[in-house]
Formats: sequence, C-alpha cells, structure tokens
Amino acid sequence: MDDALQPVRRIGIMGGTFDPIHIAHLAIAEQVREAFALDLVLFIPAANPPHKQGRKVVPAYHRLMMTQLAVCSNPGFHVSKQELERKGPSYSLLTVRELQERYGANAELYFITGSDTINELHTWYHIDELLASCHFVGTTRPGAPVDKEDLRKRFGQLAEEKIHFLAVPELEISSTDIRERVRDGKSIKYLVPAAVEAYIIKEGLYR
Ligand SMILES: Nc1ncnc2c1ncn2[C@@H]1O[C@H](COP(=O)(O)OP(=O)(O)OP(=O)(O)O)[C@@H](O)[C@H]1O
Ligand SMILES: O=C(O)c1ccc[n+]([C@@H]2O[C@H](COP(=O)([O-])O)[C@@H](O)[C@H]2O)c1
Repeated sequence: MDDALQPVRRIGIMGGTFDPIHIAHLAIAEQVREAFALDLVLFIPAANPPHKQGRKVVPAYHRLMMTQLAVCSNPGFHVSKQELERKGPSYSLLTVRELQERYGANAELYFITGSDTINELHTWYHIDELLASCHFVGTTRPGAPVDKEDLRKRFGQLAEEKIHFLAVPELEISSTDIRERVRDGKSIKYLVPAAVEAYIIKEGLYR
C-alpha cells in the first residue's frame, strides 16, 4: 500500500533488561499507552543491554518467558523478540529502524522509559538520529529528577519536539531490589505479577 494511504499507528516501545520484569514496568507502559493513545505497546527484552555490558543477567529465554507471562493479560501489550534475535549490543536505533520497516513510514514510535533513562540519553548510540526517528516518554521514577535545561542544551529543538514527560504514580521498585529480595529469601509478592513470581521460584532464579 502507498505510505500516504496507510493509517497512522502509534506504537509504544517498552525496552528493558527485564531481569526480572516488575509491576513498575507494566504500570508506566499502561500509563503511557493511555495518555499517548498508543495502538499497542511492544515489550522488547534486550539481548545484550548496551549500558549493562559486563553485568551478569539471567539467560535471555528466562527474561523472555517472564515478559510474556507478565504482559499476556493486557490486549494492548505484546512482546517482540527482535533484539533477542539480533547479534551485538541491543542498540535502540537498530530496533527502531526495524520497527519502521515493519510498520511503515507513517507509524509514530514512542520509546517508554523512566526518568533515570532520560538522564542518560546523551550516552546512547547515535542519539541524534534516534531522536529524529522516534519520540521518548520519560515517566517519573523516584530519585531521578530530570534536568530539562540540560536536555535543551544537549539536544536543542529535538528535546522540545521529541522528549515528552508523564507524571505517573511513582513506584520505588527496581529489578535490582527484587533480585536482592529473592537472594535474601524475602517476599516479592505484588512487586512482580503472580505468574512471574511463580516462574522465578520454579526455575530457581536469583538465589
Ligand atoms: N520503578 C520504576 N519507575 C519508572 N521507570 C522504571 C522503574 N523501573 C524501571 N523503569 C524503567 O524501565 C526501563 C527498563 O528498566 P530495567 O529493565 O533496566 O529495570 P530496572 O528496575 O531499572 O533494572 P535494574 O535494577 O536491574 O537496573 C528503563 O527505562 C527504566 O527507567
Ligand atoms: O541504544 C543505546 O545506546 C541504549 C543505551 C542504553 C539503554 N538502551 C535501551 O534502553 C532500554 C532500557 O535499558 P536498561 O539498561 O535500563 O534495561 C533497553 O531497551 C535498552 O536497550 C539503549
């Protein structure tokens, strides 16, 4: 079909290491889906997270399984294995290029993040090209205030046009904390979906 005739689709990208996926990931994705009228949100587990090189993460198939278990009850959420099927660091620019091919030139892409990630954007691979290709939505994360003036200095007009912010109910939850809780024999009930908790126990992850 001619690009001009294709309907505009608004697609959310929820990228993460998801080691493990937790309720804050799900909550920010749902808040952004609604606020930005997204047609769908793709949860994309990173095979090889660019900024976590050298850090041990559980094998990709476990992170994929937990992500699938976590999102399956939401019809607006889907899982994409594209980064798991690619070699090398999971650069978001390569992911966005693949999505542009898959969904066509009229698709509008919204990369969903916490505010800690927005503060790191200047360190990302070819960030200017990435900002030209997709939107970012920074959701509030406890302990990570965003310096908007710094973003304006670094990215100029692109910051105004492509980096958006959404205040969400803040959840002081991290995968690091969940891994530590499991290691210490503490409860993770209600911090991850019940099916993810059951999977972690069954597979003996993070002990
Ligand atoms: N509690 C939270 N509130 C808002 N955003 C979050 C929260 N936890 C994670 N995110 C965002 O979700 C995305 C993926 O995060 P990631 O999978 O690295 O989880 P994490 O909890 O930060 O992991 P870790 O503790 O292992 O570093 C990032 O953009 C991150 O900013
Ligand atoms: O492309 C990059 O340079 C880049 C650098 C850091 C993080 N990212 C992406 O940002 C998302 C969150 O990363 P992380 O490390 O917080 O799980 C995940 O999809 C990563 O692939 C991407």
